[in-house]
Amino acid sequence: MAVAIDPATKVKELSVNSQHGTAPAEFVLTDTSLYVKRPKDPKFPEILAPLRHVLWAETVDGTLEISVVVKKSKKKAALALVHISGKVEGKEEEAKSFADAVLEAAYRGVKKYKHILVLVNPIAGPGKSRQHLVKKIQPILKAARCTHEDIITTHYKHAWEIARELPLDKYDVIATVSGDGIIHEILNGFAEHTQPVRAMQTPLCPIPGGSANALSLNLLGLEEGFDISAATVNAVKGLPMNVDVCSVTQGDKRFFSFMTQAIGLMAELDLGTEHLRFMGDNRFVYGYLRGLLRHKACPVKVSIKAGQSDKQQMLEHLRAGEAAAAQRVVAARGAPAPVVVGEAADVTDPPSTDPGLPPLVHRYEPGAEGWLEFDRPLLYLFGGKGPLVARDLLQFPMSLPDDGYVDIVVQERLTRKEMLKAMDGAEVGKTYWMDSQHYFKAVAYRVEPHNRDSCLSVDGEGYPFEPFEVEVHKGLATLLSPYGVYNVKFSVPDIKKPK
Ligand SMILES: Nc1ncnc2c1ncn2[C@@H]1O[C@H](COP(=O)(O)OP(=O)(O)OP(=O)(O)O)[C@@H](O)[C@H]1O
Repeated sequence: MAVAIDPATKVKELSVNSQHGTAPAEFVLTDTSLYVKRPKDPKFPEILAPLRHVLWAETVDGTLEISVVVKKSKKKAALALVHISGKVEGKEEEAKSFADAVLEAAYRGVKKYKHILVLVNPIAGPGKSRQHLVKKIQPILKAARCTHEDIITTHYKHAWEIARELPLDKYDVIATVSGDGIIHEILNGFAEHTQPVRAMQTPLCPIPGGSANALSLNLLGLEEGFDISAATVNAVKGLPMNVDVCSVTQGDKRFFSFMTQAIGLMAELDLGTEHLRFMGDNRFVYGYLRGLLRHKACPVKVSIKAGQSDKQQMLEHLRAGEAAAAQRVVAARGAPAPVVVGEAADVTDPPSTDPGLPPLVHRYEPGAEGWLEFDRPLLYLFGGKGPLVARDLLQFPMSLPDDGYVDIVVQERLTRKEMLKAMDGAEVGKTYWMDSQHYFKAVAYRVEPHNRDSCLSVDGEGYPFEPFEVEVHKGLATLLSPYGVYNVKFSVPDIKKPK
């Protein structure tokens, strides 16, 4: 069925005669998309791409050339890179003006000619990162006229070492072809940088080469979160989005967490299945079922400095945050493109002074006011930023990127039957409404295990199972996002609170 374009949205049109031999080709630029009709093209006779999927447009020697990523088919969500070219004899001026308009619209609010550092973890997830680099990532960066340096990580914490020494004005983006562990390493490397706050502002963009790829899922959504091409396009076209980062302290050691802190079942199902990386994210389902059989409790004392704990109120907070983010994106996309390194002579360096890492201001004191306490065996405790922790688990549906809160789930013990039931609808956040699941938005919390029989996972990496404290730092790091907010919808009407 032919795509219908609303005439009111048309910005510019072009029709040329000599594309694919003698067949005509039609191009329409609208407020939000690029439409291309090439009836003789065997694979993509008709394309309607949102402007964020348009990578380049120009005329060269009488040829109009457009690069765009397009959904491979109606059934498959994955994006494919498509180069469209057509001779524009007799219409050179018109075609140039059309290409200029497309390029301007496609990069509104976004820098062109980015210089990107690509860190590739060859052992992440199913081990295909190198192939992704060559087959999908490099062609998209080339099409978008980005330059890049690629580093294959050679050992554990290699990304940490790179981030610690990173020259801050050199790269526009660090893209990581790996899972969430590499982002954890980079942020902790930044924390050890001579200018840690400036380093943390370097935009990061995950490209999903790992197992869970939770950050990529949160940024791009369930449909595109595992799509290497969609994530690469985000590295090119995404808008900087501030995100909160948590300090995690154990004694006098301090490290940083951008995503999750887990103890009990949720830590064990992650750290206890690392040898099963080849299974991709199925290893987490296996880990959950194994935990169900073991049916272990995790006795801990939890102290929480909560900002919100009413589930309805948190939902309103979420909707207000989403609406504010949507407005910010409209404003950013409406702005002219920022000054570009490759295009402009006058690029001013940001100030070299750095305020240093934020101090810890919410340390726990026994008996201090404003802290809630739990002291009982739990199934798990999970703190985190970002709604999805895996494709099948929308654990923090109320999470907003920079609201200054870490979301905390304290899950009471469940029977095996209840544990099985909790799997149903977990991918859409149904567990949020369970009475046994306590949900908080907190500025800080502390966990004291009563035994050593579990593990602590921070952003999916193993840490000593000892008392730890977590404190949030608002908007400390920067990620790239097409939407300015997590692209995960918590659908309330479908998932009503059980009466
Ligand atoms: N060449 C290498 N050899 C061994 N380990 C490496 C190498 N490069 C990186 N690493 C380590 O690989 C670990 C796993 O990385 P990462 O978490 O990104 O992938 P994953 O665990 O497969 O995915 P996810 O976090 O999405 O589940 C990190 O701890 C990192 O330090």
